Amino acid sequence: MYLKSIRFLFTPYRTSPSKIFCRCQHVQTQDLVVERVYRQLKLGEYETRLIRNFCIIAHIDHGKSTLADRLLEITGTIPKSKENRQVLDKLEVERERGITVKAAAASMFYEYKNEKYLLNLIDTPGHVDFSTEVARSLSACQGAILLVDASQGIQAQTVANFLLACDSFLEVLAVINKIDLKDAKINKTLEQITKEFGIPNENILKISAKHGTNCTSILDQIIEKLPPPVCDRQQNLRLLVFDSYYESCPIVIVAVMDGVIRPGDKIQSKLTTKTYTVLETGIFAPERMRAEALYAGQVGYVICDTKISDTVVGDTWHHLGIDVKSLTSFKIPRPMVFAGFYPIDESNYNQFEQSIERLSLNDTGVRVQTDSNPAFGKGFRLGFLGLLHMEIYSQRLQSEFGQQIITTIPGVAYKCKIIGKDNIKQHGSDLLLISDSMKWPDTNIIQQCYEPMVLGQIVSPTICSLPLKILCTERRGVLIEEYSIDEKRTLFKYKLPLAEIVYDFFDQLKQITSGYGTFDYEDSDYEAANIVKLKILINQESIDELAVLCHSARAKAIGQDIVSKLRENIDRQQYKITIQACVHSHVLAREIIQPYKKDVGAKLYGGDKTRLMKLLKRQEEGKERMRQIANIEVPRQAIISVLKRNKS
Ligand SMILES: Nc1nc2c(ncn2[C@@H]2O[C@H](COP(=O)(O)OP(=O)(O)OP(=O)(O)O)[C@@H](O)[C@H]2O)c(=O)[nH]1
Repeated sequence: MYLKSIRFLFTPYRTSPSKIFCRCQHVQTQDLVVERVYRQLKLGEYETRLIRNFCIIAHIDHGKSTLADRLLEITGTIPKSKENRQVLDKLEVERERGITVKAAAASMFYEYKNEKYLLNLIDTPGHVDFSTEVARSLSACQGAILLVDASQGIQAQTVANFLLACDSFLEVLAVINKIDLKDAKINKTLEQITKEFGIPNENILKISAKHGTNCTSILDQIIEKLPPPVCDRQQNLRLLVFDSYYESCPIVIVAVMDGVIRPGDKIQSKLTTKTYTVLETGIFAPERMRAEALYAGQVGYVICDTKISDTVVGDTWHHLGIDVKSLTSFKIPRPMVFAGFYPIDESNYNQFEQSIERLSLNDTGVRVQTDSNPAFGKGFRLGFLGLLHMEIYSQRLQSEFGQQIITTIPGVAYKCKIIGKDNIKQHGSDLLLISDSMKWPDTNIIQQCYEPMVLGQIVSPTICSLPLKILCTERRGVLIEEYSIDEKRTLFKYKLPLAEIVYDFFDQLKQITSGYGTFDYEDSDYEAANIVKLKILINQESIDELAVLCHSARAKAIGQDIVSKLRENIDRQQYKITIQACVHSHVLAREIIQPYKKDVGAKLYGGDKTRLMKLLKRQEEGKERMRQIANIEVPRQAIISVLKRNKS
């Protein structure tokens, strides 16, 4: 045996070795034949009564990932070490920013009252922009641990996540975390949880995830208080596809609702009717670990001969030829914020497209549509759940896929009711959903426009109420409700136009409340609004890609911002340049660049012809990067300066 070349594919399994059998396989790797040892689990002996599927939910930074570390350590899934810091936050962007953006599953084995349990934990993100991750995770669980930071008490996302868990009929275990902090207000937090969620005091655990205090009792409570999955292994196979990612092939994360799935099985998608062969099944512990099968009630992964585009999150998979009823899927929220994404180097489009496809497999909250733009060429118009979501997506595209990208100003999708039989026929409907200004119809056929609204919930120190109300009024918000949570904090409910919060609303809120304010919002349908198309003209010719859709009240300020940016970025040329921002025929902002003829040969003496030719050639090359608008050369950089995300 080639002992030196044995490679362990997975992290060693730290519970009973009796559950492991090893299988050897020869694999050709470049010129080397190495022996791979697969550790393969047998999960069949974990009857459904011995399984608990639960997630940890909380407001941002209340300690979900830290608690997950402790639970993984106590169960021996990972070795105990001071180095264990949010081990389930595996993405580079999560490590860099210290926030969870992807739900991550991990299976643990835990002995309680002489029986071995299989606990499947899903760590979820806290930020509202990743609520799809939470909603999806809940669909695979029967219980949830609701974590509340003892120094901060209940926050906006605590309430939102509690309601989500209740809507999914999950049993909720309330836990107060960070009791070690000097400013921990344990009794007050207990009171809040009881008052807000109706959970009795004696049922609320008090822990320090950082130091491990009382964390073992959480595991006992999970077994005692959370229900096992209700499913049937004798029934026909039904799998809920609840996540996927790409790692040299698509890895599909599933919850087995009924039956058993094994490598070699032929399965079919209920949604696409496509069929596949199962190549591998397994669990995350927390790395991928093969299992000889996955049984009803268990959460794990499946590798099939699928293509990336085949996996639809929310789909039901079943054995080929054995039809079953679709599982109730979870609701994927509609995107709120849209932006154009283009490769900096247009010749890199194919690779860019592949990266978008792979990343979107792992981010079901994003909506993808191909797009093209006169300045940037081919690209995509992407829909996100919020600004942080968009920021994280573009960072992942750059760090995980090495893509150099240009993103445009984020905007929202407006609805537009149009008139005229022919127009309706041409557009295919009388109510258009438009996020791209280039697709905005002619004003004379628009009957009414509508803008997306949100119901915002702000928890703020009471002392900051006045500036907060001024901010919301400036953003066209309408106060719905206001009440004090305790003597120091007030909760405000505002109806706000989504377009008014996509730029910097949250930053302003943080500034006003010195970081103590929290904001959470939910979609609140559309309302009639005076939406206009703000056109940008250079010497009377419109630059289509710079047109902006906005509320008429904001058009002037946005117009002024854009024309002054263009003014800064366009050099003087042979002709006078007039830059205008207009709505219909009304000019709202104007800048003028006076003419100047650049003579590249001016500094040359005598007959240095070669040098002159070189300079002319360089100037010619420069022109290739220009965009010709009304005989004026507009550098690509000028257009990028406007299109790049900037506060207006
Ligand atoms: N003092 C103290 N700090 C804690 C405790 N639990 C977590 N923390 C700290 O709180 C911060 C946030 O912890 P995380 O585990 O990343 O919080 P999270 O809820 O997973 O964060 P998101 O997933 O981004 O919402 C980290 O700096 C932790 O070290 C605790 O019990 N005591």
